[in-house]
Amino acid sequence: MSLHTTRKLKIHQPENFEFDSIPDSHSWGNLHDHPSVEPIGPDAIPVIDLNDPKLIEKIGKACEEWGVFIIRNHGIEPEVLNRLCSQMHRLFALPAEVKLKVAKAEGNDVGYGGTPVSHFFPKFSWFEGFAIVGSPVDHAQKLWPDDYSSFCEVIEEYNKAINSLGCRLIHAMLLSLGVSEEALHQTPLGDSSKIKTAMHLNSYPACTNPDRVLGLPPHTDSACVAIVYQNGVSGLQVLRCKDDIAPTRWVRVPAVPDTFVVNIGDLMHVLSNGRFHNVLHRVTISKTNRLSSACFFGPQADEKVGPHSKLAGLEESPLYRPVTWPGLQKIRSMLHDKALQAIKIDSN
Ligand SMILES: C=C1C[C@]23C[C@H]1CC[C@H]2[C@@]12CCC[C@@](C)(C(=O)O1)[C@H]2[C@@H]3C(=O)O
Ligand SMILES: O=C(O)CCC(=O)C(=O)O
Ligand SMILES: [Fe+2]
Repeated sequence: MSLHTTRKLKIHQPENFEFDSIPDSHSWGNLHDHPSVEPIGPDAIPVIDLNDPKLIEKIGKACEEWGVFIIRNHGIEPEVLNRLCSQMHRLFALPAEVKLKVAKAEGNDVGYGGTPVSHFFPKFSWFEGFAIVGSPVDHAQKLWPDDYSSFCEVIEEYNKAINSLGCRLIHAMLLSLGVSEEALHQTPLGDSSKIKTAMHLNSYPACTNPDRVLGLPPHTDSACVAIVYQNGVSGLQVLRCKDDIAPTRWVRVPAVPDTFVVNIGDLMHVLSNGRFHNVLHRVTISKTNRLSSACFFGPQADEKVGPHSKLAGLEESPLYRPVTWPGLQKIRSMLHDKALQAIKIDSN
């Protein structure tokens, strides 16, 4: 594979260099801008049991104070996740030239490659990804001409399960904001058929010198909500801003068996009129290979999301102008982390 291709995709390709030596292109100099801390004491990331009688209240608090939380008792069978993991292994173990048959085309978000956010950073990510929206059948046929159906079946099974979980979480968040059950069904996120899902399968190869490389650079997700499954190996860190307890720090998100991590994205911050925290996060690398999946949930492409009228009414004025999900992604592709400022009402 040409270096040009990997450079364009901005992904890690181990066969391009010796595993032990980190090329300058992948060596980050500023990874310790803030200290990395363990999730203990006041930095313990909230863990929420979805069967908790106080679920709505707890979710609202976690979204406001953290923008990230861990969920247990989510109802997705471990076998579904095991099947997903074996297909992820199978996918990333393919030779680079096979994976490149389904490389993301310019301006297209599906297929194999890097992430849009990496283009704002001078260094490469220690990462390769595969993005799925809708059915992956066309890509799977190119990857495994003789046996593509098992991949598609597993993805479909996971998609169904994660979709209803995403829908449940979004509902709980809206209820916690004071939106009534009735009003909820009129929002662009009201039922699972209205919610759009994008699935990202991520692979972070092991590295003998993990302190100098980065899996994914710091970013917020543009979606309303992201549900991340980390397969037993941690790596995800969330930024906790300076408070009474400590200066700004990166808090490790533990990989607790049988749980998912839920992140609040930009659109939920907008919808909640700034109440919910769109958490900045990044992925670090370790000496162990790591696989994760991130599912992003948002409205259909033509639906605008603005501060909910329940929140931005007579007493509180709306902080943001409504945007569609693709509209926000476009602004982010130009303005990176200044995108929300650009749709802020008082700044214009
Ligand atoms: C549906 C999505 C969500 C995307 C864009 C598109 C496909 C790729 C997703 C991610 C995944 C990695 C972080 C992020 C910030 C990135 O660069 O690519 C995400 C981005 C977003 O949250 O906007
Ligand atoms: O791999 C992870 O834990 C998180 C991935 C992530 O943040 C993303 O795909 O947006
Ligand atoms: Fe993310």
